[in-house]
Amino acid sequence: MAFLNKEIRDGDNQDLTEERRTATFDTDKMAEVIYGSEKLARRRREISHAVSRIPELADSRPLPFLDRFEKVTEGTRKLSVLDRHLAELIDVNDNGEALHLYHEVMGMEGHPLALHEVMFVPALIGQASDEQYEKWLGRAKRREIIGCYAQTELGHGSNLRKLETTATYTPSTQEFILHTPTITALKWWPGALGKSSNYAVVVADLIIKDKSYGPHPFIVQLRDEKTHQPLPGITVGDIGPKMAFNGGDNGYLGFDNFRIPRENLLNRHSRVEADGTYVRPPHAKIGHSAMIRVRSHMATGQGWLLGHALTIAIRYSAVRIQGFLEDKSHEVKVLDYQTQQHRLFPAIARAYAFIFCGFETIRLYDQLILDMNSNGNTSGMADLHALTSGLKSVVTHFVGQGIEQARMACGGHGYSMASYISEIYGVAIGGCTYEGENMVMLLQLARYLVKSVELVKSGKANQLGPMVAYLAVADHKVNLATGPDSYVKMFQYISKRQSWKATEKFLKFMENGDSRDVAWNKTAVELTRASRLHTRLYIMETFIRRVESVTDIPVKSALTDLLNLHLNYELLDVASYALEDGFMSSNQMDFIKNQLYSSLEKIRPNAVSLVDSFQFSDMQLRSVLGRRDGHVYQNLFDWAKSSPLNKTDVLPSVTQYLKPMMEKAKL
Ligand SMILES: CCCCCCCC/C=C\CCCCCCC/C=C/C(=O)SCCNC(=O)CCNC(=O)[C@H](O)C(C)(C)COP(=O)(O)OP(=O)(O)OC[C@H]1O[C@@H](n2cnc3c(N)ncnc32)[C@H](O)[C@@H]1OP(=O)(O)O
Ligand SMILES: Cc1cc2nc3c(=O)[nH]c(=O)nc-3n(C[C@H](O)[C@H](O)[C@H](O)COP(=O)(O)OP(=O)(O)OC[C@H]3O[C@@H](n4cnc5c(N)ncnc54)[C@H](O)[C@@H]3O)c2cc1C
Repeated sequence: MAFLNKEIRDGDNQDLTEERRTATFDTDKMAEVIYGSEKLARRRREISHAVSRIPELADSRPLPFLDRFEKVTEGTRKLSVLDRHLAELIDVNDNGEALHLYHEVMGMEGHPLALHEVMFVPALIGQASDEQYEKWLGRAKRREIIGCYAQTELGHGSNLRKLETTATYTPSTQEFILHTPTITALKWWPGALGKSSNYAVVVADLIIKDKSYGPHPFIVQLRDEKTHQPLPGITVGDIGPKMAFNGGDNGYLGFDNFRIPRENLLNRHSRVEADGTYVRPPHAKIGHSAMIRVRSHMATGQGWLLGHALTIAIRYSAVRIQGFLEDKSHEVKVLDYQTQQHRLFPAIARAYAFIFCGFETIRLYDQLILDMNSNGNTSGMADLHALTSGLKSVVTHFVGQGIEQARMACGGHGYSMASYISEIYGVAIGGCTYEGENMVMLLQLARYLVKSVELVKSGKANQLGPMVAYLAVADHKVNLATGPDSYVKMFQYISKRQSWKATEKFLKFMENGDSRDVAWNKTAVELTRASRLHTRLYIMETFIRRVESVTDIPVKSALTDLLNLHLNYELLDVASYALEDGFMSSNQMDFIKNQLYSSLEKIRPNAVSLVDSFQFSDMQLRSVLGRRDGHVYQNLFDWAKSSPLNKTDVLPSVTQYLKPMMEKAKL
């Protein structure tokens, strides 16, 4: 008999197989929706299969048992094996295939090429002139050189206007002199900078004839191409262990009057002529395109990270039997508890929603780069900046929460590194900080919202973009029984009210004599609330649009259940805003709660299949609890036995310290 869940195999844990038999949709078809195409979903499976047949690509030992030095070495080893097999495994021009292959083999703990692909090459694509393309891009793409993106400094990350590294132009030699004037000016944090990269895109304050022109990107050689030794005038190294990414070498970098030629300012959009004349870019923030790119990709990347943790937690919850419901002769799967479902199912809905939002922002980013590079059109930048600032903040925050709930849902075993959930958590919450600290980015979106409200107030609502048009719409009462649209209207009301209230408060402080900055700071918490609500509205609308567009009926039906859960969960979560002014009644609250509980019951039979549809291989998950076959206990025991501490029955530390202490106590 053919089952709709494609993960069923002979010999698997029976409880998990039982779950898979109840799937109401085809998991291969759901994967097509998750990955955006039948081809990519299929190619992912084929690539995972091909990788599993190359033993050298496997981790040589479970990663949690490796120390930092071993992790870096292991990552670099696998990278070099992968390099030999690249062309046979993937179409190297297909980003989706490449991304999957790297996630599969390299995992998420970092490696020497992590920033090369994610920021260095994209910075060249977005910022280099045609001549610079010719000179650098081919070499970078062939990986003759390895690069990173060095912007953040020891003293400044968020406030780019105060970066201290200087790039001073000297017309007599037509060079820039890069210099690190203080300890706080050291570049600090860039991924793959410490030990791996021999080139970097360095963001430094451009100075011409004693005048500062603000942060600009330069391509800089850091190490000798043959010996890999740092060049004279360069101080570079690793910043030490971190919460996660310990297979990566985030680094520090200092310059001692280090000279680079004039052509090394990435000059597609702005340039310095030989005599020192500065030619401005068409948009002041155009040099930030590499950051906008990563922010645009973060919602899908983070959605997949949440998907990892949920695959582990849901599969384990179907295998873990503990406690009773009605029948006191049989314990039940912990997945049958309403609290367990409430802990995990809304996060499944969010993971799907975030992935769908990410597809939209990636498309918008690609369009922006096309417009900028073909005709210098930067009109989409402000909107995309506002959107991705909010989205990266809201998504990373909820993903962190969702992963932590997944860990707790696995009880004691969730706390073991065998679950791998703590590693996923560490990686994901890095996203709350990198590419713009979340509060800072929420305040960026708030600027956009406040400006939009001000437009409405001054009678220029017709100038509002489609994403904020609701800020001008009249309020209306909503009957919640009428489907997704009514939830959107309710959310629009809440979001609009918060944006208006925060704006009015901000303006009032100014009317009362506060400067703009002080008034802004006094309103900042309310402003971030407005940004979160606006972003959650966007996520909700995108989720609805995506589900509406699905053509496979069983897949659409399963997604509709998830969507309904999402709508009710989200509205309940922000209900206090609607209760504040009596917009929502307590009867409506009860209605929403009941809808939510019935969504949990509807989703229950499909829970395992919804996470199976992410189609993460065991290699990719690296989790004993999340194994596809569900054989958790024997493998947990084997995993524990492989701990280096178990190599001998008596540890040297016991002989040396513990025993003498115990012996002394006996005297
Ligand atoms: C295939 C690709 C895969 C991608 C993978 C991603 C998946 C993730 C999952 C796992 C993989 C892990 C990979 C790890 C990678 C980590 C790499 C990390 C890299 C970094 O962190 S690089 C450093 C990032 N640094 C920052 O983000 C700094 C944050 N600060 C800023 O961006 C800015 O300083 C600012 C925006 C906070 C403020 O700028 P500024 O002071 O200059 O400006 P303001 O005065 O506040 O505003 C002025 C004006 O400008 C507008 N503005 C600002 N920025 C932009 C922009 N970028 N675009 C357009 N407009 C912008 C701002 O809105 C203001 O406008 P108004 O005056 O209000 O009109
Ligand atoms: C895993 C990881 C990888 C990274 N990779 C790179 C990389 O490849 N290249 C690179 O250049 N950098 C990288 N970074 C650095 C990262 O981009 C910065 O750490 C980040 O932008 C935050 O800046 P910060 O550290 O200066 O935080 P700070 O700005 O010092 O934040 C500290 C606190 O101050 C608050 N705050 C700051 N400014 C404001 C404000 N205006 N209003 C209200 N509150 C404010 C913040 O909300 C936060 O609570 C990485 C960081 C991490 C964690």
